[in-house]
Parts: sequence; structure tokens; C-alpha cells
Amino acid sequence: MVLARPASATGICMKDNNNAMDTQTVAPPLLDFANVTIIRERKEILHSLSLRVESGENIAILGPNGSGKSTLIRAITRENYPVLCDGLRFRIMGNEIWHVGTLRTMLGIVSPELQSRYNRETTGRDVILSGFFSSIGLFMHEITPEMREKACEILEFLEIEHLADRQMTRMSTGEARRFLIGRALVHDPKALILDEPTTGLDLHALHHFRSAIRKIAASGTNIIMVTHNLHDIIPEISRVVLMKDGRFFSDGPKEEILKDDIIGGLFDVPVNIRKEGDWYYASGF
Ligand SMILES: Nc1ncnc2c1ncn2[C@@H]1O[C@H](COP(=O)(O)OP(=O)(O)OP(=O)(O)O)[C@@H](O)[C@H]1O
Repeated sequence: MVLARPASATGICMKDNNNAMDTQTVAPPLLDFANVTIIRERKEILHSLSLRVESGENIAILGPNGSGKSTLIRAITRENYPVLCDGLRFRIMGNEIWHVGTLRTMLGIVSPELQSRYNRETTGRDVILSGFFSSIGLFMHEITPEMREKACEILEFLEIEHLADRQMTRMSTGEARRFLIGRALVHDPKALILDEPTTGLDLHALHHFRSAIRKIAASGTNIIMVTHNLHDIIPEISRVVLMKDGRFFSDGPKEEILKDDIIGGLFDVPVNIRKEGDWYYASGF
């Protein structure tokens, strides 16, 4: 049996079983950060953050504009590096040091910024295939039969086969966003990081987008949802981390965090939080 949560930071769990020591290997935390400070252009943007996210845990990072969410994501993807200091821990899946190319195969990223870079003629299928090369579109890349087969599987999984040969620039925002999810899935990543993923989606597109993400979460991929919209917090997300001014403002089970006073304090406005089934909505802004 593989335990869902490690009992120690070593990733090895020792279990007493009828006086016999049974050693079991469990996955290390997805993220294990301590004292992470990020400075950009001489400005301290993230202030000594500590965050531990277990393997298998789905979280939302929620915060107002400018709170540091994207900077934190760039730290996770190793585009931003923290200031060296005593007590710094900067582990991803148990490792401090990563080859960025390898890390990118283990973390799938979807963001509106990535979508804006697909501004030339690229078919939906090629957008997915470009994920194998971390490129924006295909150029002289050699596509193997295995890659084509994987792209077909993803098209089917995301129910977007009918759009595979359409140019990205001729798709709606919602359709294009689903192809970017497909691109992020080519390496079967351990985690899918979604940065403001529902920006620009209408209700129909939102419905399809959420269904796709829920299906991915159900398949065992960790979801890290970065957002300022409560309606992005899919039922599979159980923990919410709030960010404000480059610091963690609050962190815990969503039932405890998504409260009028806490979310009102986060955004500095009166807020009414409404729960409908497993979904949360905010009004009163
Ligand atoms: N390269 C940079 N140089 C200087 N300041 C930066 C840089 N990148 C971000 N910042 C500043 O850091 C702060 C946090 O920005 P960040 O983009 O991480 O916030 P965010 O929570 O993702 O915001 P939003 O929700 O608007 O996308 C902002 O004040 C921003 O102006």
C-alpha cells in the first residue's frame, strides 16, 4: 500500500506492524518551501514564505491583484530564484536542484500569458504536440508516432478531437484554453498549475473548462489553482491558501477559509460568500 501522506520529511514512513518494522516509500511533498524571499528589480516581492503541499493535495492560491501569486508560480517553475539565507528550503518533489527541462515535464502550466503567445497559425493538434518540446508551435521538431498517439489520447480525453485541425487563432478563448491544458498534459505531469485559468471564459466555456480540470484531478494529477475567483475552486480542491502583499494571509481547509470576514479582509471590501453544493461564490464587491 502506498500512503497518501508522508509521515516524515524524508518521504519514508516506518510503520509498526505486529512488532515487525515495515518500511514503505511514499511520495515526497510536491512543494516544501521555507523562508523563500524573492526580489525583483531591487523590490522584495515575496517575504520569507513557507509552504508545504503534499503529494496528492489539490490547492487553490487566492489573492488580490499584485499579491504575488504569479511570482510564487514562477518560483515553483524555477523562473524566479529565492534569496540565499539561513533556513532556506526550496524543494519540489523532494529535490532542491532541478534541471529546468526535467521539471517542466513534471509540472504542466496553463496561463493566459501562454495563450497570448500562440498568435501565429498553429493547429490545435500542433499546440498539444508542442508541449513535448516546451515550444510555442512546431518548427523543425521531429514528431514520433508515440507523440502522435499521445496527442490523440489527450484530444479524446479532453473531448476536443473535432477542433484538432483548427488554427488556434480561429478558436474561441475557451476552446484554445482546453488545447493549452492538452499541451500541459503530454508528459503526464505530477501537477497541473493553472494561473488565472478562467480569465475571458463565458459560462459555456467555463463549464467545459471546469469539467476538464475535474477529470484531470480525478485521474490523480495534483491541481494548483491560482486565482482571484472563488468559482474557480473546484470541489476536488480542499485547501485554500490566501496571499496578500507577498505574504500568506491565511491557509487551511476551504470550509474554514472561505468566510465573509476572512475573504473581506483579504480583498479589503465587504463580501458575502455563498456556498451552493460544493461550489463557492462571492458577492457584495
Ligand atoms: N519583474 C518585476 N519587477 C518588479 N516588480 C515586479 C516584477 N514582477 C512583479 N512585480 C511586482 O510584484 C508584485 C506581485 O506581482 P504578481 O504578478 O506576482 O502578483 P499577482 O498576485 O500574480 O497579480 P495579478 O493577480 O494581478 O496577476 C506586484 O506589485 C508587481 O508589480
